[in-house]
Amino acid sequence: MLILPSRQHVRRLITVHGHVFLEPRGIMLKFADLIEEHAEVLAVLEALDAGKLHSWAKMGDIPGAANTLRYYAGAADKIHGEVLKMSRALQGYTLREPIGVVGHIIPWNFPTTMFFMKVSPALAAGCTMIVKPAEQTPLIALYFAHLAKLAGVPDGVLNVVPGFGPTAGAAIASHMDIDKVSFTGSTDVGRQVMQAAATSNLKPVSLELGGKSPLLIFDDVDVNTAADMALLGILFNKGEICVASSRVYVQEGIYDEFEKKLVEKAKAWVVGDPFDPAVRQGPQVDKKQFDRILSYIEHGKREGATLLTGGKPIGKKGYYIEPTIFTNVTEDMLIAKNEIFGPVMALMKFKTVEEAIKSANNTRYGLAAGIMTKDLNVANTVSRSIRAGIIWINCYFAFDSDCPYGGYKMSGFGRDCGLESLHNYLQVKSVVTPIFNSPWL
Ligand SMILES: NC(=O)C1=CN([C@@H]2O[C@H](COP(=O)(O)OP(=O)(O)OC[C@H]3O[C@@H](n4cnc5c(N)ncnc54)[C@H](OP(=O)(O)O)[C@@H]3O)[C@@H](O)[C@H]2O)C=CC1
Ligand SMILES: CCCCCC/C=C/C(=O)O
Repeated sequence: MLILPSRQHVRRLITVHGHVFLEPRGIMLKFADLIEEHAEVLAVLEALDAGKLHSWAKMGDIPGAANTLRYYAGAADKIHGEVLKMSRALQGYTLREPIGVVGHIIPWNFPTTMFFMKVSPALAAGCTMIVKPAEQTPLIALYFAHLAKLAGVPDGVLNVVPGFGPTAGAAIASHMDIDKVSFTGSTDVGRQVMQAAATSNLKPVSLELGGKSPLLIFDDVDVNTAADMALLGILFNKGEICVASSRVYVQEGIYDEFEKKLVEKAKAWVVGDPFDPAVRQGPQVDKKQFDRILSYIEHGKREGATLLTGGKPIGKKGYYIEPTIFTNVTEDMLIAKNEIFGPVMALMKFKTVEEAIKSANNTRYGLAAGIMTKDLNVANTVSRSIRAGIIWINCYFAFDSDCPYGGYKMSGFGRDCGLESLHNYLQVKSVVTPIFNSPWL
């Protein structure tokens, strides 16, 4: 049985239990400082649990978590409603209240980043919460629970409940006393979470699901830079990232040169021990994911795509896979349609801007897209024509705490990051009173 935290909210808990009088802001800032103090052990846990690069965890994920907490700490004491211009003799205003008890169900690919993308705005909003980490990566979430306690987060406010998806995760989604679920993971499980929410207490859900994001490279760009960007877009975090640029479309004028450079660079990409600073790609998270990626590679070969490089596991121990690039891919092939979540790129060619837009949108997903061009008109037209939650122009993975991201179409709905994400954890109450003899109406 899932034991729920009290329904009281952070601010109230602090007052009720007579803890040191701090608003969430102060606690969150302290939490951020503690994360930085514990950066080394956290980076080690991230690498051990998820196979992520230790260097990147220490440089990216861990300081990023502290930044996210600080960003939302800054918002925590600025949440307010509006005074309404009522049309009759009524005084009206809105309150933005915490939504209540939140269930965060998070995946294994960004155990730290995802934890704080969800927990920070919910804390700022004044919610209590349960976090269910993925079974592959529970360690760091437990360590964060420990740091939360040291930071002064009152007992019952931030609860980490490791467990399997079909039991612990499903219990959160269907629980009658959980007021909201925020989920990141596969589209299939997202659908189950939404169904469970609908058939229990109709709790609102936000879903950040899969992707098959296109990167469109126009022929006015520097080919070397474009090849670097395309490779990073698919190989960062071993391709285990929802916004990976897994479909790369290159304009015909530079296609041949681009392909040559891309393959050279992919062959030089260093795969191996995530604790070795020279390594750029560690092992896939587990055997299930490793097998799944290899089976997509076999599919690609059977479907008739041309394997330019990679395609095999590396070594006999661990779940390492070569950076893999397919060309002569057609849009009906599974490797062009399905999220592989691994270091496997589908490389395709296009002629015109219109064709590029059509191909980019030819997917059931809509999480992210990249555009590389020097032409402002092309950048503007294409960015407005693609149905995706975030568009990166001449950059990729340009995440920021202030920049909302999330899905169109089957990539889900609701936004993580930015002030936008606070709306996931707040609800609006209108308060109306009659007014008499007011000179102002
Ligand atoms: N958008 C993204 O960032 C992610 C996308 N994916 C995609 O999903 C594929 C499969 O990965 P997988 O790990 O199976 O992803 P899942 O969607 O199964 O897992 C994500 C989270 O949901 C939990 N979960 C699983 N089943 C249920 C359920 N019935 N009710 C509630 N929660 C549940 C998981 O718990 P548990 O760990 O116990 O299974 C985990 O915490 C990947 O290859 C990738 O394509 C995966 C992860 C992240
Ligand atoms: C470089 C920052 C990484 C942000 C990770 C966001 C990942 C989302 C996902 O895979 O769901």
